[in-house]
Amino acid sequence: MSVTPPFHQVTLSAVSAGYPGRPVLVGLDARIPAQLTTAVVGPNGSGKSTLLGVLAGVVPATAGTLAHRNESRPAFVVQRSAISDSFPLTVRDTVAMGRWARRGIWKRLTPQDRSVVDACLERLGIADLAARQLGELSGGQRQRALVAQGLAQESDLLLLDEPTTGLDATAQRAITEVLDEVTNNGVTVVQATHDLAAARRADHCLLLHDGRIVHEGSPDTVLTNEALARVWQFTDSA
Ligand SMILES: Nc1ncnc2c1ncn2[C@@H]1O[C@H](COP(=O)(O)OP(=O)(O)OP(=O)(O)O)[C@@H](O)[C@H]1O
Repeated sequence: MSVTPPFHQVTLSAVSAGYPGRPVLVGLDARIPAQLTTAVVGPNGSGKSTLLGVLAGVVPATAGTLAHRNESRPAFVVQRSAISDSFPLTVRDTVAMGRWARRGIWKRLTPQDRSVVDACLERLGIADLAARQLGELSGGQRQRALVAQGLAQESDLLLLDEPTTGLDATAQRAITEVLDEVTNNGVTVVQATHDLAAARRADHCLLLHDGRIVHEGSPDTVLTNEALARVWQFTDSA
């Protein structure tokens, strides 16, 4: 039986985090509603990627607590610019890496793993690119491969760092449709984005400024002209 939202996939209480010698997030209180889409919005350097890293467990919190709804490992789709062109990986290898967390790097993939990989390639419309090197793909094709890798993890928490930034309308629509579909299937989606149209389509929104959450709630209440002007103006004058 499904539980009626809102219930929370992750609750952050007074969370601080950053990098050696560089504190970024300061005393964050936030709730990520389960089985819905959350957009994380804010200017360059406001801490969006760091927050995703904290939710993914790859950036440790230096203070405060994170309560996850369950023990399952989040799937984290990093910015495609974070992937080196010289990585000698095919598209299929890239997506198959999404199964490693379950199998371990040294174990052979099972037929079930291979069928999940095939299904994810199909779902992102890149089955015909499976044998191509990741480094020789266009930005949009590469982004689809990374999203397919995230889906292949079959996690109930999918974190994506700017999944549609810089893509053409067709690629943006393809990724948006897949994200809508996974949310409808009960997955919690959190995406950092500079795309205000994408943020306005989300169910929930966090507006970050200088490592702090300045507004949290529905996109209508968070992404007001006044709040956006205030946050971006502060940045320009910083
Ligand atoms: N690996 C790192 N080591 C040290 N500092 C880092 C590291 N990654 C990010 N930072 C710093 O942390 C701050 C927040 O960066 P973060 O990438 O979280 O912001 P962002 O909101 O995602 O920015 P953008 O919109 O440009 O992607 C910045 O000052 C950045 O320089």
